[in-house]
Amino acid sequence: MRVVRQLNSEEKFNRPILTLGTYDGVHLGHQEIIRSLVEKARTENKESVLFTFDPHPRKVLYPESYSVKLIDTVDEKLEKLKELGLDTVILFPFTKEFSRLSAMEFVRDVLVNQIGVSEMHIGHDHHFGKNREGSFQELQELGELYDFSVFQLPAIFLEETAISSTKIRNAILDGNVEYANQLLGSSFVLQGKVVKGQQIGRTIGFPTANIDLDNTEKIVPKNGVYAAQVHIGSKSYHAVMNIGTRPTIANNGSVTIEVYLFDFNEDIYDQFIKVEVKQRIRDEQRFENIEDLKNQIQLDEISARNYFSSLI
Ligand SMILES: Cc1cc2nc3c(=O)[nH]c(=O)nc-3n(C[C@H](O)[C@H](O)[C@H](O)COP(=O)(O)O)c2cc1C
Ligand SMILES: Nc1ncnc2c1ncn2[C@@H]1O[C@H](COP(=O)(O)OP(=O)(O)O)[C@@H](O)[C@H]1O
Repeated sequence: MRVVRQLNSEEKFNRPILTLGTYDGVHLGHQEIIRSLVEKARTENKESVLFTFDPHPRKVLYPESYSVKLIDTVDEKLEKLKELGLDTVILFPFTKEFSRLSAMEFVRDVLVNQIGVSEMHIGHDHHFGKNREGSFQELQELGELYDFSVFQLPAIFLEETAISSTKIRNAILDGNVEYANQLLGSSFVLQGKVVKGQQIGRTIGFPTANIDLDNTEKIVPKNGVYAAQVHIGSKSYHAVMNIGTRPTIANNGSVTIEVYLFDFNEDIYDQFIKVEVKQRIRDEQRFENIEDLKNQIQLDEISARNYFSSLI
């Protein structure tokens, strides 16, 4: 898969069939749209292209008031898109200046003149260009003018629910990761480097790998305890994760993300780990003493082990 970060005369496109959007999470609905686009492009010997922005438009337009929290980092998104067989992803550098282009100017200057779009597939509720003024009708008129066709795609449902990135983000913030994972069609992931904590974990029999998220835009599930699957290099472990302020032992209010891996005893400081968040177990609590905390973590381990054995 080709990743284009800057459009210039070196980057050539073969009659691209293009879709446009943030595609946060690359959920089941997104996957269906992309699969059909890829298939059509293959049949017609054209190039399948996904056009997205980096950084996220809201981050550029409202840097103070809006902290964008997304399901996937750009790298995570690219990995999922590659799996779906897209030929090309354009990560267009979004700027304030760019945001002032009208829908018409964007289509003409970028999609037609720089990319040579032959067909566009857009979501049922997609709007684009300055103030999100560009509608499907306008795009169709521009298509007639500049000779490309436009298809609007219906919303995709799982049971009764129209799948959307917003719904998934809300489920994650509510701790409902099982539902989020169902709509995503894969597990929500947190990844980063293992950093040193206060070194208390090992003294209570539960050493925990504290993760430093490498990305501040990543959405973090609601504080609490979760069953998790941890990947370190090519190895994978069942684990239990705590997200929160650790009120029993700390009072600085900062949130940590830490995992206790089952049947594991290695030094993994500075290693990069990937955590698939599977199921919420309970809220984080303040215990009277470390002994009570320890007893509860033992129960959490049992809950997480039960979750994993129920999958077999
Ligand atoms: C499964 C699990 C559940 C936890 N639950 C709580 C909790 O409910 N309340 C709390 O204050 N800390 C909780 N913790 C955090 C512990 O306080 C923390 O792991 C321990 O103090 C070690 O800290 P350290 O990594 O800085 O050494 C939990 C940790 C794990 C692994
Ligand atoms: N089963 C395990 N799960 C997580 N980390 C482990 C495990 N066994 C050993 N470790 C190592 O121990 C470290 C955590 O020990 P801990 O006393 O909790 O210190 P810290 O406060 O620095 O996290 C981890 O970062 C890792 O290198």
